[in-house]
Amino acid sequence: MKNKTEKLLALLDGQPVIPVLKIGDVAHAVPLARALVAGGLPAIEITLRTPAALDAIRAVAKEVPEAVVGAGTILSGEDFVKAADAGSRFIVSPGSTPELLETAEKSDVPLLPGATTPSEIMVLQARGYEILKFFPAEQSGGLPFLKALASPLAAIRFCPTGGISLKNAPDYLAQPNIVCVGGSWVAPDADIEAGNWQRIEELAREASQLKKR
Ligand SMILES: O=C(O)C(=O)C[C@H](O)[C@H](O)COP(=O)(O)O
Repeated sequence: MKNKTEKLLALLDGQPVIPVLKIGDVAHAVPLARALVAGGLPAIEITLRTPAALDAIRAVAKEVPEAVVGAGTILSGEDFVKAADAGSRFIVSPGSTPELLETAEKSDVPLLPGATTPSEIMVLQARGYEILKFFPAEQSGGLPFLKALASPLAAIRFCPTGGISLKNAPDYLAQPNIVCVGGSWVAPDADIEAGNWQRIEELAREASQLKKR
Protein backbone atom coordinates (compact mmCIF):
# COMPACT_ATOMS: atom_id res chain seq x y z
CA MET A 1 0.00 0.00 0.00
CA LYS A 2 2.88 2.39 0.72
CA ASN A 3 3.84 1.98 -2.93
CA LYS A 4 0.37 2.80 -4.13
CA THR A 5 0.14 5.87 -1.87
CA GLU A 6 3.44 7.07 -3.28
CA LYS A 7 2.28 6.31 -6.80
CA LEU A 8 -0.89 8.34 -6.27
CA LEU A 9 1.06 11.28 -4.81
CA ALA A 10 3.51 11.15 -7.73
CA LEU A 11 0.64 11.22 -10.24
CA LEU A 12 -1.02 14.18 -8.51
CA ASP A 13 2.42 15.84 -8.24
CA GLY A 14 1.36 18.54 -5.81
CA GLN A 15 -1.39 19.78 -8.11
CA PRO A 16 -3.68 21.89 -5.88
CA VAL A 17 -6.95 21.23 -7.70
CA ILE A 18 -8.15 18.05 -9.42
CA PRO A 19 -10.81 18.93 -12.00
CA VAL A 20 -13.89 16.72 -11.68
CA LEU A 21 -15.29 16.29 -15.18
CA LYS A 22 -18.63 15.19 -16.58
CA ILE A 23 -18.27 14.56 -20.30
CA GLY A 24 -21.47 13.99 -22.27
CA ASP A 25 -19.92 13.87 -25.73
CA VAL A 26 -16.73 11.91 -26.32
CA ALA A 27 -15.66 14.52 -28.90
CA HIS A 28 -15.19 16.98 -26.03
CA ALA A 29 -12.72 14.80 -24.13
CA VAL A 30 -9.48 15.54 -25.98
CA PRO A 31 -9.84 19.32 -26.38
CA LEU A 32 -11.03 19.57 -22.76
CA ALA A 33 -8.04 17.61 -21.47
CA ARG A 34 -5.69 19.72 -23.61
CA ALA A 35 -7.18 22.94 -22.21
CA LEU A 36 -6.73 21.71 -18.63
CA VAL A 37 -3.14 20.62 -19.30
CA ALA A 38 -2.41 23.99 -20.94
CA GLY A 39 -3.84 25.72 -17.87
CA GLY A 40 -1.54 23.72 -15.57
CA LEU A 41 -3.88 20.95 -14.36
CA PRO A 42 -2.67 17.72 -16.01
CA ALA A 43 -4.25 15.34 -13.46
CA ILE A 44 -7.97 15.10 -14.24
CA GLU A 45 -10.88 13.00 -13.01
CA ILE A 46 -13.41 11.90 -15.61
CA THR A 47 -16.52 10.73 -13.76
CA LEU A 48 -18.39 7.61 -14.84
CA ARG A 49 -21.63 9.55 -14.77
CA THR A 50 -22.25 9.57 -18.50
CA PRO A 51 -22.34 6.83 -21.12
CA ALA A 52 -19.43 8.58 -22.88
CA ALA A 53 -17.10 8.44 -19.86
CA LEU A 54 -15.15 5.26 -20.63
CA ASP A 55 -14.60 6.28 -24.26
CA ALA A 56 -13.55 9.73 -23.02
CA ILE A 57 -10.95 8.13 -20.71
CA ARG A 58 -9.69 5.97 -23.60
CA ALA A 59 -9.41 8.98 -25.92
CA VAL A 60 -7.49 11.09 -23.39
CA ALA A 61 -5.17 8.20 -22.45
CA LYS A 62 -4.32 7.69 -26.12
CA GLU A 63 -4.27 11.22 -27.49
CA VAL A 64 -3.20 13.46 -24.61
CA PRO A 65 -0.10 11.83 -23.10
CA GLU A 66 0.68 14.98 -21.08
CA ALA A 67 -2.56 14.47 -19.12
CA VAL A 68 -2.79 12.13 -16.13
CA VAL A 69 -6.24 10.71 -16.63
CA GLY A 70 -8.16 9.32 -13.67
CA ALA A 71 -11.71 8.02 -13.30
CA GLY A 72 -14.29 9.21 -10.76
CA THR A 73 -17.70 8.09 -9.45
CA ILE A 74 -16.45 4.51 -9.27
CA LEU A 75 -19.07 2.61 -7.28
CA SER A 76 -18.11 -1.06 -7.74
CA GLY A 77 -15.31 -3.44 -8.58
CA GLU A 78 -16.74 -3.76 -12.06
CA ASP A 79 -16.54 0.03 -12.58
CA PHE A 80 -12.96 -0.06 -11.25
CA VAL A 81 -11.87 -2.72 -13.74
CA LYS A 82 -13.58 -1.02 -16.70
CA ALA A 83 -12.03 2.35 -15.83
CA ALA A 84 -8.56 0.88 -15.30
CA ASP A 85 -8.79 -1.09 -18.57
CA ALA A 86 -9.77 2.12 -20.38
CA GLY A 87 -6.46 3.68 -19.30
CA SER A 88 -7.22 5.41 -15.99
CA ARG A 89 -4.05 5.96 -14.00
CA PHE A 90 -5.87 6.57 -10.75
CA ILE A 91 -9.40 5.85 -9.54
CA VAL A 92 -11.63 7.95 -7.29
CA SER A 93 -14.75 6.80 -5.47
CA PRO A 94 -17.25 8.78 -3.39
CA GLY A 95 -17.19 6.09 -0.66
CA SER A 96 -16.13 2.46 -0.41
CA THR A 97 -17.50 -1.05 -0.22
CA PRO A 98 -15.61 -4.24 0.70
CA GLU A 99 -16.07 -5.43 -2.89
CA LEU A 100 -14.58 -2.26 -4.39
CA LEU A 101 -11.62 -2.41 -1.98
CA GLU A 102 -10.95 -6.07 -2.77
CA THR A 103 -10.84 -5.28 -6.49
CA ALA A 104 -8.60 -2.27 -5.92
CA GLU A 105 -6.18 -4.35 -3.86
CA LYS A 106 -5.62 -6.69 -6.81
CA SER A 107 -4.73 -3.81 -9.13
CA ASP A 108 -1.63 -1.65 -9.54
CA VAL A 109 -3.82 1.39 -10.19
CA PRO A 110 -4.13 3.47 -7.01
CA LEU A 111 -7.56 4.18 -5.49
CA LEU A 112 -8.53 7.42 -3.76
CA PRO A 113 -11.56 6.25 -1.78
CA GLY A 114 -14.06 8.59 -0.18
CA ALA A 115 -14.80 8.72 3.55
CA THR A 116 -16.30 11.25 5.92
CA THR A 117 -16.70 9.72 9.38
CA PRO A 118 -13.93 8.65 11.80
CA SER A 119 -15.11 5.02 11.56
CA GLU A 120 -15.04 4.99 7.75
CA ILE A 121 -11.61 6.59 7.83
CA MET A 122 -10.32 4.04 10.37
CA VAL A 123 -11.57 1.11 8.27
CA LEU A 124 -9.64 2.47 5.27
CA GLN A 125 -6.59 3.26 7.37
CA ALA A 126 -6.57 -0.34 8.63
CA ARG A 127 -6.44 -1.46 4.99
CA GLY A 128 -3.42 0.74 4.34
CA TYR A 129 -4.95 3.88 2.86
CA GLU A 130 -3.29 7.15 3.85
CA ILE A 131 -4.86 9.55 1.33
CA LEU A 132 -8.65 9.73 1.21
CA LYS A 133 -11.21 11.76 -0.61
CA PHE A 134 -13.49 13.69 1.78
CA PHE A 135 -16.86 13.86 0.07
CA PRO A 136 -19.18 15.76 0.09
CA ALA A 137 -16.81 18.18 1.78
CA GLU A 138 -18.81 21.31 2.48
CA GLN A 139 -21.97 19.40 3.31
CA SER A 140 -20.13 17.04 5.71
CA GLY A 141 -18.69 19.74 7.93
CA GLY A 142 -16.05 21.26 5.67
CA LEU A 143 -12.83 22.70 6.92
CA PRO A 144 -13.71 22.75 10.67
CA PHE A 145 -14.47 19.02 10.49
CA LEU A 146 -11.19 18.27 8.69
CA LYS A 147 -9.26 20.33 11.21
CA ALA A 148 -10.87 18.31 14.02
CA LEU A 149 -9.75 15.04 12.38
CA ALA A 150 -6.12 16.15 12.09
CA SER A 151 -5.13 15.35 15.64
CA PRO A 152 -6.71 11.90 16.33
CA LEU A 153 -6.26 10.71 12.72
CA ALA A 154 -2.87 12.32 12.15
CA ALA A 155 -1.60 9.82 9.56
CA ILE A 156 -4.43 10.52 7.12
CA ARG A 157 -4.48 13.26 4.50
CA PHE A 158 -7.48 14.30 2.46
CA CYS A 159 -8.60 15.50 -0.92
CA PRO A 160 -11.88 17.30 -0.07
CA THR A 161 -14.42 17.49 -2.90
CA GLY A 162 -17.96 18.81 -3.09
CA GLY A 163 -18.89 22.46 -2.73
CA ILE A 164 -15.32 23.68 -3.27
CA SER A 165 -14.68 26.75 -5.39
CA LEU A 166 -11.95 29.23 -6.16
CA LYS A 167 -13.19 31.21 -3.18
CA ASN A 168 -12.89 28.57 -0.42
CA ALA A 169 -10.14 26.40 -1.97
CA PRO A 170 -7.26 28.49 -0.54
CA ASP A 171 -8.52 27.94 3.04
CA TYR A 172 -8.67 24.18 2.49
CA LEU A 173 -5.24 24.11 0.82
CA ALA A 174 -3.67 25.97 3.75
CA GLN A 175 -4.57 23.08 6.08
CA PRO A 176 -1.65 20.61 6.55
CA ASN A 177 -3.79 17.43 6.36
CA ILE A 178 -5.10 18.43 2.93
CA VAL A 179 -3.22 17.23 -0.16
CA CYS A 180 -5.40 18.82 -2.82
CA VAL A 181 -9.04 19.65 -3.47
CA GLY A 182 -11.35 18.35 -6.19
CA GLY A 183 -13.91 20.45 -7.97
CA SER A 184 -16.07 20.81 -11.02
CA TRP A 185 -15.84 24.61 -11.13
CA VAL A 186 -12.85 24.61 -13.50
CA ALA A 187 -14.88 22.92 -16.23
CA PRO A 188 -18.46 24.22 -16.14
CA ASP A 189 -20.98 22.13 -18.10
CA ALA A 190 -22.00 25.12 -20.22
CA ASP A 191 -18.42 25.82 -21.31
CA ILE A 192 -17.83 22.16 -22.18
CA GLU A 193 -21.05 22.09 -24.21
CA ALA A 194 -20.08 25.30 -26.00
CA GLY A 195 -16.51 24.13 -26.66
CA ASN A 196 -15.25 27.16 -24.78
CA TRP A 197 -11.76 25.71 -24.26
CA GLN A 198 -10.08 29.08 -23.86
CA ARG A 199 -12.22 29.90 -20.84
CA ILE A 200 -11.61 26.47 -19.32
CA GLU A 201 -7.87 26.95 -19.82
CA GLU A 202 -8.13 30.28 -17.98
CA LEU A 203 -10.12 28.75 -15.12
CA ALA A 204 -7.51 25.98 -14.90
CA ARG A 205 -4.67 28.48 -14.83
CA GLU A 206 -6.32 30.38 -12.00
CA ALA A 207 -6.83 27.12 -10.05
CA SER A 208 -3.33 25.80 -10.77
CA GLN A 209 -1.85 28.91 -9.16
CA LEU A 210 -3.50 28.22 -5.81
CA LYS A 211 -0.84 27.01 -3.34
CA LYS A 212 0.49 23.45 -2.53
CA ARG A 213 2.85 22.12 -5.27
O1 LIG B 1 -18.94 11.15 -7.72
C1 LIG B 1 -17.77 11.32 -7.46
O2 LIG B 1 -16.91 10.43 -7.44
C2 LIG B 1 -17.34 12.66 -7.22
O3 LIG B 1 -16.18 12.90 -7.39
C3 LIG B 1 -18.30 13.68 -6.83
C4 LIG B 1 -17.73 15.02 -7.20
O4 LIG B 1 -16.49 15.13 -6.64
C5 LIG B 1 -18.55 16.18 -6.80
O5 LIG B 1 -19.84 16.03 -7.27
C6 LIG B 1 -17.98 17.44 -7.30
O6 LIG B 1 -18.55 18.41 -6.56
P1 LIG B 1 -18.64 19.93 -7.01
O7 LIG B 1 -17.23 20.43 -7.26
O8 LIG B 1 -19.30 20.60 -5.88
O9 LIG B 1 -19.44 19.94 -8.28
